[in-house]
Amino acid sequence: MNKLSDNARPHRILIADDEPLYRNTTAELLRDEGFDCVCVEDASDAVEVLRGHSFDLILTDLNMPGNLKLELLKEGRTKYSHIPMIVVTGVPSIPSAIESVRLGIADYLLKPVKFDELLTAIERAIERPVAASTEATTAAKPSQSQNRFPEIIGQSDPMLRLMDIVDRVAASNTNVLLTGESGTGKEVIAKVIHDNGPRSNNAFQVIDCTAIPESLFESVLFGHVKGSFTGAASDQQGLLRYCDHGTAFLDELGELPATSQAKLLRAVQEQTFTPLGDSKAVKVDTRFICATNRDLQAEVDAGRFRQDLFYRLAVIHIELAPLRERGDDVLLLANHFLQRLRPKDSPVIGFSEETLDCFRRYHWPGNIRELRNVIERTLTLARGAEIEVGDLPSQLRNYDRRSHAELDISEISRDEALDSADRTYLTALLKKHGGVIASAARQAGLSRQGLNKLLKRHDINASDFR
Ligand SMILES: Nc1ncnc2c1ncn2[C@@H]1O[C@H](COP(=O)(O)OP(=O)(O)OP(=O)(O)O)[C@@H](O)[C@H]1O
Repeated sequence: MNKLSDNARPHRILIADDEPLYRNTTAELLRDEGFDCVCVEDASDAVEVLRGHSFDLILTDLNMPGNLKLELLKEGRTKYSHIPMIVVTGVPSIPSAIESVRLGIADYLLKPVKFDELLTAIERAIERPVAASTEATTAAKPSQSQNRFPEIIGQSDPMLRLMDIVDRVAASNTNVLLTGESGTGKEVIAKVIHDNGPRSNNAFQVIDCTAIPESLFESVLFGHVKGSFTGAASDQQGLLRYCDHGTAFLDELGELPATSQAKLLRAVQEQTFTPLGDSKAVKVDTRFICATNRDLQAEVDAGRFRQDLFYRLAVIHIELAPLRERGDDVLLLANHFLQRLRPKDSPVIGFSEETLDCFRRYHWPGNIRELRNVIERTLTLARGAEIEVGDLPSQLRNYDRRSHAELDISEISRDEALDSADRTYLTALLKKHGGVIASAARQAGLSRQGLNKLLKRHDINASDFR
């Protein structure tokens, strides 16, 4: 794992938990992994510490003393929206799970959490870029005059075709399935469809299927009535109620376990659901837009995804092209991110021709998210007015198209051939595991440290695949 934050200090984690044993053990284990940890025992201390220090992640229980409970979550999300937050709780409470998902927490884990799983969640949350809240707007934006949707940067053929479809689909109420590699903009497109349709005045609710534990899926989505199970102290509305007359965006749909797929089917098919413990069904009017980077048809063929649910959700199926197939859009996007992310006092105003060529040639396995990361990182290092090839991360500098196409093995040394094979393998591995080191290392039969070392040697960034 890359344990260094952007300004080259160890990633700092705030652990807020009232159980001393859990708090201290977790901190100790995370310190062994190279993290810097600060521990507090209640929510008010957490809020206090947050005011005075910068953190890369908040790891919190929600059942702590201090009467704040969800306040930490709320204040954390509003004032410190750039810090990802993971909720780890020993008492799975449906209201807090619902509120957590609504407020966009990175993960919701139930104690006891296996340390490996916790590390995976931390890795995913820390490395996933959070939208910068204060973005420089000094320089002019690229021209988007022909663009009907200013949020979507792109003028390549695939993007013009996509905008045509979005235009038509937005006006309808049809369910939509968005597929495409990670980082191709599925969430961006889902939001544009919602914002440009008849439901735009109502909620667009992101529901990350990987953030809801399987055992809580029904309660989180459909709600429950008082007394329906131990701990259900009052009636609680589920997430689907929040998107009545609006849009439910089910992200990472391909990860939904079979039991949850069955429960979702009725809600999608009949637009009704029954809260846990209730006898009356609730009628809703919800549009479903779903996204996955899996090949969902292949998942159906393999019996891992329900065919009936697939047909209900994929009424319109939109496949997003990877960035490498969008021609010069990569240059428009690079310029867009440069303008948005450059600090006011940065000397950088553009890119050299060689850099633009390099952007055109590179295969961008992490797509637009990777491009954004590259620009963000490069901006902090570049010293001249133009970003030069030498300022770029080495995976771009050294990228050779041939190594991904028709590499002529006989022309290179054995070491170079092995190196190239290693790089191809690591890229494919990270792509498959969405950049999560722990699971990638498991598949490769390597320790996390071993995999990290290899990635470092090849200058490959796991975060570009998340
Ligand atoms: N066409 C676009 N124009 C401008 N920015 C874009 C575009 N597409 C994507 N982005 C930006 O790229 C990043 C990744 O986009 P997004 O999260 O929508 O991808 P995704 O396909 O949903 O990824 P994942 O599958 O990993 O969830 C975001 O910062 C988003 O704002």
